[in-house]
Amino acid sequence: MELLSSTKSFGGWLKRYKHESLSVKGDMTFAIYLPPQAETQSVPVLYWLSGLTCTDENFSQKAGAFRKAAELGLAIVCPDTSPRGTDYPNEHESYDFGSAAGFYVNATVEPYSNTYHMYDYVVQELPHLVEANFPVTDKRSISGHSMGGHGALICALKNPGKYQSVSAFAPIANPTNCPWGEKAFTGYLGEDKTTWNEWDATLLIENASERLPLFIDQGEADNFLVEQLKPEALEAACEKAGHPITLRRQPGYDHSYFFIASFIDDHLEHHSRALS
Ligand SMILES: N[C@@H](CCC(=O)N[C@@H](CS)C(=O)NCC(=O)O)C(=O)O
Repeated sequence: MELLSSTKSFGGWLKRYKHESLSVKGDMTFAIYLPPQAETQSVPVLYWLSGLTCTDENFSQKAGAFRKAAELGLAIVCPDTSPRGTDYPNEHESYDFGSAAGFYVNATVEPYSNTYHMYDYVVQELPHLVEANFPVTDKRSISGHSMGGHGALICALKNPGKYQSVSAFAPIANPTNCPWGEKAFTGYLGEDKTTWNEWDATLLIENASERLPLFIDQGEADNFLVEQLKPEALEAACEKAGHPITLRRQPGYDHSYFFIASFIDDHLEHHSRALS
């Protein structure tokens, strides 16, 4: 691992690293915030998955999370949102596919299937790396925004026991049924829509073997709410299956990091309770 930067914040340290990833067969960058408590003890970890157009840096710079993380003794790990360094057809042409839009799946369509394995990276490789190299416990939680909210939900639903808690801001809750998800899943997973189902939180709910409560904030003034995000589909699936969900509809809030910053403390407290 190569240390890219180290910045003190609220008594802890925000560190950015580059490392060679086996899952995506190339260099990846991630950030880790280590709270002050990590100087003397191992701390639990919250994984944060960002949305379309983001890198590992958006959350660190805009969410305003580190004051509360320092208070709670919570490490936060922020991966990048896609593999980098390749030049596949259509990879860099649009904001919602290819680079910065990995959708946290394992691609099966060439050439993306060679490297776009963000699911394996986030669920397996990154926790392994983090737990081997930093003063952290093996207690993990996961959260994210938009594409990353979708990512957090599917990672938790597909891996019972791996995460102590899960939350999301404005997640793409039913990606098999919205333009962002249809475009990404066609490109990464192919035309056979039956292969998409295992990557859709709403469709995973019915057969989830662990009823880990979902905690979700959604801005009511979010421009993407009706066409892309569809939290009502996830809510209906949860009601049908008896899966616990808290879906808070926040009047006036949009899709931006101003919305995330307004409610991030509630999410950190939610995770800290589950992790302690
Ligand atoms: N058209 C917008 C859509 C992308 C968007 O809203 N991205 C969200 C996540 S889905 C985001 O976090 N953008 C980066 C930021 O606000 O820092 C853009 O190109 O920025």
